Amino acid sequence: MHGPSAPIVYSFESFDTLQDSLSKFIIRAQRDSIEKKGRFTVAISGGSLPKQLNGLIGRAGVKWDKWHVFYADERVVPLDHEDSNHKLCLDQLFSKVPIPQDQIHTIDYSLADDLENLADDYEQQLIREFASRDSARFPIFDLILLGVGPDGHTASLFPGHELLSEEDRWVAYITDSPKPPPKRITLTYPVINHASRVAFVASGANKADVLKTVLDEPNVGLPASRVRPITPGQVYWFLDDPAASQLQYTKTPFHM
Ligand SMILES: O=C1O[C@H](COP(=O)(O)O)[C@@H](O)[C@H](O)[C@H]1O
Repeated sequence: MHGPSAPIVYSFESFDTLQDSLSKFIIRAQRDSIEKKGRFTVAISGGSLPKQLNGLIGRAGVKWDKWHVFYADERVVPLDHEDSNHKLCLDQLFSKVPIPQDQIHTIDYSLADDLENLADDYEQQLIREFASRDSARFPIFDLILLGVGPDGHTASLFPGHELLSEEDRWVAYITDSPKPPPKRITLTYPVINHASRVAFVASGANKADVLKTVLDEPNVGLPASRVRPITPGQVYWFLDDPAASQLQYTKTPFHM
């Protein structure tokens, strides 16, 4: 048995080159997945990430009708609320591309009074998508796109939180997020770490310090450092130069 592969880190000189390279990477992942399985399963984060994805709009080779989209985490607010990760993705991308609506999996906000039920419902949506196709204990996403907060959180997995040791559930909820809003659901580590590919995206000098800790000092154990997909899964980092400016970690030239 091999341990997880080391993260592959790319750094780009501008937002535009980062966005262009990320688009090529996603299209390659999509093509490979469709060739193998006829579909592309992807989990997307909120925050600054959706804006990076609008580089995909109008690109040749994107088969939007094959995309099956889940959220890596979601805030428990109405789907049209400014804090909703779904609304962010809808505004930045989904309202501009032809992904069939029933292939974009949102939380059922009508269950918001009972977060356990709401998280279960989201887990059931995943089970319907994956369980009959992959016999594995956990779903195998083709791609999970993550961000990282200044405290090292990723998805809604926050430093020191008990959810960091969740080993069973696919989707869990929290009511005490240190970053508002407090009520959220999130994919758990077992799901994230079973993905074929996980790509983090981070830009701007305000991410430089946390990236240094996450990548150069993984033993500190920040939530983003704990994303280490099991072989043959691989984790990639798409950074811009200001975000990567403090890193000792070896960067890999991007070719695609
Ligand atoms: O609260 C959240 O924050 C993280 C990081 O956001 P960013 O704006 O610093 O990129 C995000 O990935 C997550 O989806 C979101 O719910």
